[in-house]
Amino acid sequence: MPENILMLQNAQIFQRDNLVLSNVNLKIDEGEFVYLIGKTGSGKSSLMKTLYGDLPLEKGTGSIVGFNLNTLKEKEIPFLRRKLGIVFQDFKLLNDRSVFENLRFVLKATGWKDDAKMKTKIMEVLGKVGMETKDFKMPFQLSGGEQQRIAIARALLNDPDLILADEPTGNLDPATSVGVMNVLKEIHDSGKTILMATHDYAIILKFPHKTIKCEGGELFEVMQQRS
Ligand SMILES: Nc1ncnc2c1ncn2[C@@H]1O[C@H](COP(=O)(O)OP(=O)(O)OP(=O)(O)O)[C@@H](O)[C@H]1O
Repeated sequence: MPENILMLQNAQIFQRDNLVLSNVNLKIDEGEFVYLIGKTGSGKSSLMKTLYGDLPLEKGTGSIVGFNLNTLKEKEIPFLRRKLGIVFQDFKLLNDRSVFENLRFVLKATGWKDDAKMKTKIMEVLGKVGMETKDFKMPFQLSGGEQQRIAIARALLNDPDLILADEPTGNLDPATSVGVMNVLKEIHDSGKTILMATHDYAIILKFPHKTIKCEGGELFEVMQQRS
């Protein structure tokens, strides 16, 4: 029986005092891959931010990877984020250190201490995204697609229960986007649950999954296809 990873019921998503989405009902089970689509400004990022604790859930009920979004305290947010792998459009790598050091930085910040174990974990996640030979490179020595693979590797470091990807192909050309999607496909095939915001319809056609649309301040499921 798949476990419920994410649940929002009658939720309202706000940016300060502005109501961005209302009547949000969304359930994601373990192992699903779900797209969140919608025009610019329709609320995709605001919904994602609510899910990773960057915006409070003020109306409705919500839970994610075992955390109650209604009662989430500031000090719990780092623990929530350890169970989430978050990938952004603009990669957000630290440009002053190598790929290896970018990943080690996250492990150390999340409590890892043993150097040998950190090295093994870093090489394992780099292997998952096909970047095991790039560990010594600086981010600016990598292409956009390579940087996004590193960002995906970083998201995998703490074995997350759910990956939230906000426009992960938004800065990439079509061929590079397909390469990054193949990486996400492999990660999904290995059992991970993924929620990905995108407005790249070519990608959705090539990699079909359940798709939820933000439109007119509400969410709708637009198609249900087997992946
Ligand atoms: N920091 C903020 N403060 C106030 N309003 C905001 C803020 N960020 C976004 N908004 C507003 O919230 C609404 C939803 O924006 P959001 O960024 O969630 O949309 P989006 O669907 O992710 O768009 P895009 O595809 O361009 O990223 C928009 O009307 C936007 O102007």
